[in-house]
Amino acid sequence: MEFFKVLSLSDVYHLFSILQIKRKIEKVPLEQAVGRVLASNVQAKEDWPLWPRATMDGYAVQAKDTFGASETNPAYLTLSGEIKIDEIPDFELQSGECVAIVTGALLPKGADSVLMVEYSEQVGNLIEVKKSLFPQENIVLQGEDFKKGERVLESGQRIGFREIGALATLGCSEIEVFKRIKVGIISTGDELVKVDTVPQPGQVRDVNSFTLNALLLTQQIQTTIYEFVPDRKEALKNQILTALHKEDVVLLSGGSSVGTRDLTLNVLQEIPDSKVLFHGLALSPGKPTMLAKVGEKFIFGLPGQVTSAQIVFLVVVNPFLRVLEGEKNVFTNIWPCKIKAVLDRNISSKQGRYDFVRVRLSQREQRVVATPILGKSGLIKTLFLADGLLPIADNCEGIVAGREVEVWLLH
Ligand SMILES: Nc1nc2c(c(=O)[nH]1)N[C@H]1C(S)=C(S)[C@@H](COP(=O)(O)OP(=O)(O)OC[C@H]3O[C@@H](n4cnc5c(N)ncnc54)[C@H](O)[C@@H]3O)O[C@H]1N2
Ligand code: MOO
Repeated sequence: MEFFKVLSLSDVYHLFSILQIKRKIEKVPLEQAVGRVLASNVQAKEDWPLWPRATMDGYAVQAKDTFGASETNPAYLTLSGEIKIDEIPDFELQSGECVAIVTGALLPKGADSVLMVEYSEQVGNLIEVKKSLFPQENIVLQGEDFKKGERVLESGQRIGFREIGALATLGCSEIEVFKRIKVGIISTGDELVKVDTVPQPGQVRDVNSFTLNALLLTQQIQTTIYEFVPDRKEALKNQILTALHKEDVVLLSGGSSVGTRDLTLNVLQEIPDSKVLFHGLALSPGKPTMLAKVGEKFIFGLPGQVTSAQIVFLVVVNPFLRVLEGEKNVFTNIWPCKIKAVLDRNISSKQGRYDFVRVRLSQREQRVVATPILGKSGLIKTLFLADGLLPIADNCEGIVAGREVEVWLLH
């Protein structure tokens, strides 16, 4: 069998970004919208705030009446009233006057700033002003958060706690989001045994079902772990068909390379209506990775090696799932948390493939230092002991000790 015609990581990201995907939309209550992807733009139906508001307790004033005022040279204003938090002021403040106001209360017409109570003294019905204010000091303006008609959030944005705050401010109690996807996990291999089994020589506990499930659950994706299957074509095909029935995406692991018992490619090609989109990536670890489309559903074949399967999930499957869920700009923000560090030993890398080196981070004097954890992709500990991934681009032959690098944080 001929080995894969490998795709580069940038080719695969491009492929993901041009896939035609039919997505379903649903409405969810605001409190359940976190983590979801917006399916429509959100516009402000009104200015927010609706009216200028005080941001400090004190006195609403005209700033020009306070110009030049100080502790030693105070200005004096006549106290002409009080505005409560839920009151609409129905008067206009005149020059030489002030009114008592609380944080959040509406500013009367004529006032343009708020003197903090700490810089004042009440003397009869006069207020001694001990500070010069500038216009708009200690107030928020009408529409300072959002202007009526402004597009505040865009379809394709992932909703986090900050977006929830904006949606609540805008009065959106029901949010249009893309439907979440469902992902099934199938491990393959004659050598696999259940986690609670004592393996005999030649056997290994099924680890990938659990790491992939954990990775998906951290993204709040609904998962099903299917029973692992032996290296038999019919068994694998049946399990895939069962999973495809229910899931949007199926993650297979093992059997994706080119050995005699590596059946995944063959089985995927035999599934009715399936189209293999790629087989093989210029990626290490993770070269024997493949993707097939069956109607509107997708099947990933991931390498069996425990570390490879997790890294392929992080750098390939997860960006794909984000695209599938309708998220925009995935490829300009593949990894949210990065840190600069200094590499403490040389690392070589093969030109023409992307390497993801596992690194440990430590603090030495004022610098963060990245130490590569070398080891094979079949060992769980290279990832387990790592604090981050150091990507080495496919046009690079390695990095010398002492260079500053960017590490993708794993926690
Ligand atoms: N002639 C070549 N052979 C291999 C190449 C190559 O380029 N040419 N690539 C190697 C690379 S890189 C990887 S990665 C592996 C991946 O192979 P498969 O996806 O076919 O995986 P398996 O052979 O089924 O398993 C590999 C290894 O991982 C263990 N494994 C599998 N599934 C699980 C699981 N669910 N939990 C724990 N461990 C699992 C399995 O026992 C094997 O030890 O191919 C190389 N070969
Ligand atoms: O994909 Mo393999 O993962 O390089 O060991």
